[in-house]
Amino acid sequence: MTAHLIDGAAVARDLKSSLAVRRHDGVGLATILVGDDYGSKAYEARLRRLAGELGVPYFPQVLPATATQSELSTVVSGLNAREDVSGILLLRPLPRHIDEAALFRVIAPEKDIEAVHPENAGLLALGVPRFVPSTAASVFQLLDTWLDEAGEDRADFYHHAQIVVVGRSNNVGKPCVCLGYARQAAVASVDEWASRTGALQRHTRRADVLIVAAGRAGLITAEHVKPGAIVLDVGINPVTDERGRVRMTGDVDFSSVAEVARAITPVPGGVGPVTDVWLLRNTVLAAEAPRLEEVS
Ligand SMILES: Nc1nc(=O)c2c([nH]1)NC[C@@H]1CN(c3ccc(C(=O)N[C@@H](CCC(=O)O)C(=O)O)cc3)C=[N+]21
Repeated sequence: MTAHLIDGAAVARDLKSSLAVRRHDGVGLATILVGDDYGSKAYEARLRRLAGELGVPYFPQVLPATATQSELSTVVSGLNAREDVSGILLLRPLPRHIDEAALFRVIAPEKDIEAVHPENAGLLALGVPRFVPSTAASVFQLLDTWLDEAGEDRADFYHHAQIVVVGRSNNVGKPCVCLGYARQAAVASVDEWASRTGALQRHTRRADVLIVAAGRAGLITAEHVKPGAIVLDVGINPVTDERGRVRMTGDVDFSSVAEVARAITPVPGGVGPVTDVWLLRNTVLAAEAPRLEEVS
């Protein structure tokens, strides 16, 4: 392997210690898990553990997959009204009969720590985010930190960089595009569909920074990567090994890409650990920030 390994656990540790000193009244995280999606349960368990570690009150709501739209709305409204909850996270995917977008609009914007409410998504797109969604924030935190360590001038690097984001989800791909723009980089976004038309490689080979959030294990191999690129792997795909055990693997074929990239994040231990801490950070910020109605 020739690429530098970007250590998410180390960045997560630093971020965690900066949070440990910032406890406030009214900080509390509520998660809503509907049904039993594997990834959602895994993420929920991580957040529960981290909240415990940081002393952040944690209020998990668990509902069956048969829960109705109005039942879920009632749960969200109840959390909106609670003084001891500063952040609300609605775990996805939701069951098919639920109108996700309608539910996002029920979350009080000042508690919407993943910026899924249109008001917060809009603020992010305008370059004035209230909350930066944690996965995209984590990607750029790793990138910024690594550039510092590599002795690059951040501004100079971004002004010359072509960033390519694979995957255009509302929760990861699109926010990554916004954060790239915020750094005045050239940003391109390509849908995972391009892999079926054969066009994926043409786009990804132009990237100085390749951010992969497509949700397909091993989608990106060495041929997709320009030598010397920095590769950030957001994928977490559960795969079952020969012994029947489930482990997580990324969207990037690590061993081949590590031979051509300048730096690369592993899965596990890359973007994931920083994402968790960033969500808790947003939960703390939500309790610190004045409510919009108090400002205006
Ligand atoms: N509204 C919402 N936001 C999310 O961010 C969200 C969600 N819903 N639903 C579920 C998915 C899944 N997800 C995970 C993140 C990290 C690990 C994780 O375990 N990461 C470790 C892997 C450790 C291992 O191998 O088990 C790491 O990257 O190092 C798992 C799952 C967030 N999600």
